[in-house]
Amino acid sequence: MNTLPKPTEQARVVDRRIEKTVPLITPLALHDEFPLNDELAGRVADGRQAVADVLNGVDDRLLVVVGPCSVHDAKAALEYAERLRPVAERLSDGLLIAMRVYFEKPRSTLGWKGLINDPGLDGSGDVNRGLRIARQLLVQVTQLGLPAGCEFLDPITPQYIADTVGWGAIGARTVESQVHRQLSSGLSMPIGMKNRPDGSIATAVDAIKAAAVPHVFTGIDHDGAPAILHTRGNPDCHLVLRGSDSGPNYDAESVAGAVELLRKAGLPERVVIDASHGNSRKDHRRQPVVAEEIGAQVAAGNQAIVGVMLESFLQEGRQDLDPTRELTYGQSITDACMGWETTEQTLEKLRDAAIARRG
Ligand SMILES: O=C[C@H](O)[C@H](O)COP(=O)(O)O
Ligand SMILES: C=C(OP(=O)(O)O)C(=O)O
Repeated sequence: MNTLPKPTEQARVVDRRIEKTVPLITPLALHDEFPLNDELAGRVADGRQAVADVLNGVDDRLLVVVGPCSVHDAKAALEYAERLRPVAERLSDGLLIAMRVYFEKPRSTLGWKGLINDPGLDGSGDVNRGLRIARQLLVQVTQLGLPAGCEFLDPITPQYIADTVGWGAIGARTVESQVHRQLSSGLSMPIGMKNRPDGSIATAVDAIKAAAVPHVFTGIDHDGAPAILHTRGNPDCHLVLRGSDSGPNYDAESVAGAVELLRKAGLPERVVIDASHGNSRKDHRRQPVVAEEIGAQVAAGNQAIVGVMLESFLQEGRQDLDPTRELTYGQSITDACMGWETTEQTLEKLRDAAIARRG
């Protein structure tokens, strides 16, 4: 009796819900199109080391990861980077500023999933184009002299862009995922692990511990070939407090509680605080207030707070992605952001707080 399934039977079991498959460019091809030359690679490496020095307390400045919630228009993001660059230089005695250059958006349910996934903003999903735009922008941001900060969401895309990234994040929705913890263990830059949307900090602490050690997982190599990746473990993973669905966790008591969890886990007692998301209840007008309160803790001598995250763009607020009307230039299409002037004032206050702590 022939036990092999008949072709018609195979058609009933294989890729039943895949509409079509499209070839993906290889990481090497993309690197060749938008190369990171030796000088720029040196800048990325120096940026990562500078971030690690702040996280480890070797450098007493505050790390600030600031920029749009998501990049949907590379031109506006580059203009933002051009404005941020001189400010980063001016405030560099107190702040180490990296730019949020986020291309991947984890969604609570549904929504635009970021520029790599959908650069056309229309669901057409031209990932090859998305990767090209993302890498080109990351190289440009590096050329300007700013370390770039990205969230890593898709486990395949890091091979395309990670060499340009100075600081990475695993988001609140994926911090419990083994896939993301394994990925973090092999990433070359410091990785911030966010507390879960329901507020669980213990989950992020678990993620830091899990990513610190070697793992073996499947992925792709630089040629785009399937590969078994053996990682070394990432010693520079750290906690990011982002508040929760039920309220903020940037206040002194919450920070002390988080630091105690790190201490009990035998991890360095250092936290980055996200002034947006649950900490601002997604109200961009709350972000400067939150940042000021974080700054007050820093100025009062809190050594555990080593960084702050801000969502900021050229125009304040947010807009819906509406195909029937033109988008406002430089305004977020995901979470609401602080506008440029408020951002500059907020950065200045954070710088003063870092200097006060040093004094
Ligand atoms: O930072 C962006 C958003 O908070 C995140 O992607 C989740 O967004 P959503 O809850 O609107 O899906
Ligand atoms: C999605 C983000 O944050 P969180 O994971 O904290 O919701 C973000 O920073 O873009």
